[in-house]
Amino acid sequence: MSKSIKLNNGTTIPFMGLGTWEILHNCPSVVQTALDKGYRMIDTATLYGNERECGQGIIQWLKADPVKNKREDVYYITKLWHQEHGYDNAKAAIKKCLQKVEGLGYIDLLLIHSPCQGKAARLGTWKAMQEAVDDGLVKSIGVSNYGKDHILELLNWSGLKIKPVVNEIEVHPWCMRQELCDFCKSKDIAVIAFAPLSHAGRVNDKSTVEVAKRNRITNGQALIRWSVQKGYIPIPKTKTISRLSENLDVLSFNLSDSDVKTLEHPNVHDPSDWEVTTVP
Ligand SMILES: NC(=O)C1=CN([C@@H]2O[C@H](COP(=O)(O)OP(=O)(O)OC[C@H]3O[C@@H](n4cnc5c(N)ncnc54)[C@H](OP(=O)(O)O)[C@@H]3O)[C@@H](O)[C@H]2O)C=CC1
Ligand SMILES: O=C1Nc2ccccc2C1=O
Repeated sequence: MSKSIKLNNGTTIPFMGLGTWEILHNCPSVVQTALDKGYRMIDTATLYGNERECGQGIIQWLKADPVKNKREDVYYITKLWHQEHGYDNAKAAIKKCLQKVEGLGYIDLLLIHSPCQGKAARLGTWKAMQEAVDDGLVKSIGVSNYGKDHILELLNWSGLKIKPVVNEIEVHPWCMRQELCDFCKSKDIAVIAFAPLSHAGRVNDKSTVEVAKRNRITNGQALIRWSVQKGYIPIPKTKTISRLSENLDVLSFNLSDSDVKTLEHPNVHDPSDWEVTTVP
């Protein structure tokens, strides 16, 4: 299994990353420790109120060993929240995003956080995001919480110059979104799977415990490995230092087809978070 995945613009993205929602007081040290332990991608958003702290953690890691730790080895994701949607708002917000993590020099991947603000705002935001790529502020751009119709709207838009490289959506065995994931794949859009641990709500489910025991792995590893084997890019969050290595160590074993089937609940649709993939 490769440690990175090639995106439709030729860049690569690490096979998994660290989610940072609700990581607040110890954010720089969690991020720095995660990078020390081998994480190479950090997912934040203006909504989370911790972009600056994520940046601090990355910069502390870079400074700790400037020979070994290189900027190009870290993948920094942030997202524009609702009040930052629309062309003018997005232009200003992108500059602020970069100012908050000035030492990083650029944002690896910028996402529109959701489709919720309507068509004009979605396309205006995308125009500003495309310009941010042209201006060298951002390497890649993508969408989050987009359903099939939102993706088609963007792909069919006359102003489209840069296709989204990813769609970041909630995906785990109780929220599989198989049709949407297959559609993304058909358009060469990678799926970043948020809440891969179901926001912890189902981590001790009977089916997970069974697969974990059979493979002598933890419940968390079973769910994260499921995501990786499905071809997704999971971003499990933990603020618990002792869980960082556990969640990252998912390349040293393989789930059988029958384990994968045991984990899956294709007839359940239970997002742990919000569900906005069908908003107008
Ligand atoms: N684009 C979007 O709209 C959204 C994006 N996201 C992104 O996805 C990330 C992940 O999603 P999130 O909602 O945080 O949920 P996750 O599925 O990652 O679950 C996080 C929860 O699981 C716990 N946990 C972590 N590791 C383990 C483990 N090995 N065993 C048991 N429990 C564990 C954490 O506890 P603790 O921290 O205490 O260790 C926390 O309570 C977010 O942090 C964010 O970056 C999330 C939601 C929406
Ligand atoms: O991580 C997140 N948690 C959320 C909860 C509600 C809306 C968006 C988000 C996130 O992006």
